[in-house]
Amino acid sequence: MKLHKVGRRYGLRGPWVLRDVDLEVPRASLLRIEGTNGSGKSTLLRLFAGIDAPSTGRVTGRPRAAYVPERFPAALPFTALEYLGHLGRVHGLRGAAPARRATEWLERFGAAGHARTPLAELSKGTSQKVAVVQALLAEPELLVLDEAWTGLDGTARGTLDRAVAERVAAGGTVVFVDHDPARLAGAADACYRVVDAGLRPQDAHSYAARATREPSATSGPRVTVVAEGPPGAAPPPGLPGAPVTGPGPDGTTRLTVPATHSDTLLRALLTARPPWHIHAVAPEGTHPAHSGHPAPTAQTAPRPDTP
Ligand SMILES: Nc1ncnc2c1ncn2[C@@H]1O[C@H](COP(=O)(O)OP(=O)(O)OP(=O)(O)O)[C@@H](O)[C@H]1O
Repeated sequence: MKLHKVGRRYGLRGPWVLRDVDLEVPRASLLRIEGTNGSGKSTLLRLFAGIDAPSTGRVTGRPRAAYVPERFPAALPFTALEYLGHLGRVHGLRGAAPARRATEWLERFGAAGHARTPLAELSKGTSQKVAVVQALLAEPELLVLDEAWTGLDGTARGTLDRAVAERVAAGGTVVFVDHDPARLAGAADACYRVVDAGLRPQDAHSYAARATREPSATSGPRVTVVAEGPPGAAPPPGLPGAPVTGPGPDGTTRLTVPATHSDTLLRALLTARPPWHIHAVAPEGTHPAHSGHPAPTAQTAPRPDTP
């Protein structure tokens, strides 16, 4: 997808929120957008998602997109499952696939118990899970997330981190805004700041290094990932969280990082070329290979169906 001299303003004489924005959004990449309140991040994300049109310029090569808005319209007369089934069909899923995929994703987010709850009766956090699931269930080529982690509990935030990693590993593109600078730190391929109606590229790597130095990332719980790469291969260089590595069972490698970096480490391993296979993930010192914890590999996502 390419933005050519894209501008957006609200009203005929409103100030330009975005002006002359040129940007190429590559496939299989993770893009972070940042900026101060009111700078135009949500405006840009709506243009990416195709739910708003530029006032000037054009967007070409639009992929199949799904979008999690900053505010979810929860007051619709459907249960969660009815709503998701409907959205799944809008996204091109057919037959039993929309309901099955919706159920699988609700389970992954720990919200299966609310499948038959009317949207208007859902808690804020569960509504947000439904908002995220509607975007994930059709495996979009472009996933646009506007503060999608806000309101999710810690477990669901980790699930969304992994879903993002899986989307990129599967060749998709994910564009996100989040107020937490540590969100997916080290995983973004590019970072842009919206300043004065334009996009200013940020150094994604120095950004990652900054986030890694934050106290929350360098103290506290640590997680060990047991992973298997190609025979004899060392872990890819520059992995997020500066993992401490060592041999694991049966030719695997153990990589230990601050828990805040475990999801971005998983994403980096899953998207390495060739990809690493994840055997297990567990808190440091708990023998992860035998922990019984589900290993979040790319295969744990619902399998694609033919639309
Ligand atoms: N539908 C609209 N009609 C009129 N003005 C709008 C509309 N949407 C956004 N704006 C204005 O455009 C500017 C950019 O808003 P936008 O929501 O894109 O910023 P943002 O960076 O996402 O802000 P925040 O961090 O507070 O969510 C703001 O001045 C806002 O008031």
